[in-house]
Amino acid sequence: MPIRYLDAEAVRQAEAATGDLLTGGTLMRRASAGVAAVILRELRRTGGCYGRRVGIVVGAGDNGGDALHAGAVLARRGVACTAVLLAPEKAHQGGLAAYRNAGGRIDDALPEGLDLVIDGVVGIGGRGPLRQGAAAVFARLTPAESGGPLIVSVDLPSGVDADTGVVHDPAVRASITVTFGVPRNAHLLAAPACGRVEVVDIGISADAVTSNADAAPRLSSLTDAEVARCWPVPSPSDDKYSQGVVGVIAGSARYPGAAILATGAAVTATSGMTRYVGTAADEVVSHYPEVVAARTLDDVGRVQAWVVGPGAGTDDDALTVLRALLGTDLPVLVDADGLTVVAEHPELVVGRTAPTLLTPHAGEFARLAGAEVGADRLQAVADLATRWRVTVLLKGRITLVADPTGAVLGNDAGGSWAATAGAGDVLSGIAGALLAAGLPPQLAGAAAARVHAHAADLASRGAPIGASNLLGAVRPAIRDLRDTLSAG
Ligand SMILES: NC(=O)C1=CN([C@@H]2O[C@H](COP(=O)(O)OP(=O)(O)OC[C@H]3O[C@@H](n4cnc5c(N)ncnc54)[C@H](O)[C@@H]3O)[C@@H](O)[C@H]2O)[C@@H](O)CC1
Ligand SMILES: [K+]
Repeated sequence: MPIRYLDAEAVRQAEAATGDLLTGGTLMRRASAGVAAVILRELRRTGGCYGRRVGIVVGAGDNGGDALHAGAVLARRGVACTAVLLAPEKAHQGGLAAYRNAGGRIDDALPEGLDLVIDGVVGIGGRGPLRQGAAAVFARLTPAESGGPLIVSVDLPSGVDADTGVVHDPAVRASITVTFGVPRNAHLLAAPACGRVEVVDIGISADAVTSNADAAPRLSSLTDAEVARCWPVPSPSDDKYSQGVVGVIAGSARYPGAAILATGAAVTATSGMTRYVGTAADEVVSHYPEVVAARTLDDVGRVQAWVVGPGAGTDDDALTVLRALLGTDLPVLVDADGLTVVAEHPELVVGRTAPTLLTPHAGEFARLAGAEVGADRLQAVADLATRWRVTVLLKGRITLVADPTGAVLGNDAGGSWAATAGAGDVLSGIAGALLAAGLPPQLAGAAAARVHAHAADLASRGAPIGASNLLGAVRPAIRDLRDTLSAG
């Protein structure tokens, strides 16, 4: 099953479905015990618990209650805890009593020399940026990467919106985020602000959330094993045609780069056959002799899916080609220049019944949608996909792939080395090869994004890369993912 993420409203539904567990305080006890367990493990890993120094920043709601209860557990284990209450009169009463009983200190400011700070300012009830008091406390801390305390956020880094993942300014930047039962949208959408996310089981389930067709977009992500399992593997009876032939229309004699990268990626991603159509045919074949190339659509053999657009121009000829391809009932991936043409002629794709995958970056998305992506990327991509009834892959550090029902698969690249010229052409080639192999467009896009991100990571290892390096690492990336199946 893909990993499901919930918005704040859905989290509250899932909590409410536990009845007595919520009202009797059991959920909070479990949640705070989970926070304490993660922190104790971290302290033990870095030298032990006794005498270690932990600060706790406590807001006005239950998030602060979690932090105080966790502080009580830590204090009993000999950890020297100091809490700052941002709104003393509203601090969670039960949590405060437990914390005081365990010997926890309360002060107006955090002391120097802390090992770790618990961010219990706000969780799913938070709105907007950190308010002044909390902002001042966190501003005084030395960042963890410069030797300052580790920051552990309870549920969410405060100042990060649970539903949209918008990282307000200021917001907490966590080393670790401990959440409860089911991850929230922000744990994927704002992954860089969350650090490592630990999901503690408190006995709630996403299954308890009532689905509502008009509700907010549903966000999930694939596990590595799911990506590996969907990757096409030739069976004993397969031949070069039966695994899916992908046709690539990209680049030109003058600008062959996009043609080479997109076609090379298609060659590398699956063992099906790759055709190329365009004026860069000679350059493509000189790089990849296995590609069957033609100069025009009239000369090309059959394919099971098309990739069209990268570096393919935006003139009348490009429009004619797009009209021809999108008029078939084959799966088509449209990228780059192709998207510029589609933005002018949405009728080419809107409501198309054959699988259609559009792969814009933010600028191309704005041209397609007629408005900037804005802060709420999840809603924006789901809106365009449902409005046009196509699958839309919005590129970025967090890639979002929305299907025509508004369900979204997200992928955190885990780094941004893939933000380099030509990397998008590689993504198109990978996703197009998966379409040709018969994967539905959302799965093709999300699986391609995962392999692309892993390839960037493998190629980079902390140093800048070009798209050719990324392409060269696609095969090891697929191998790594497939290895997770035998490892599991
Ligand atoms: N309901 C439950 O049984 C459970 C709740 N849990 C915790 O409870 C949290 C939700 O608690 P609440 O609904 O009380 O909400 P929060 O504690 O997330 O925040 C609400 C409070 O913060 C204030 N606030 C909002 N935005 C702010 C900002 N930008 N700066 C400063 N203050 C701000 C609000 O005025 C309100 O007083 C979860 O995130 C989780 O940590 C967990 O203990 C699991 C069980
Ligand atoms: K928090």
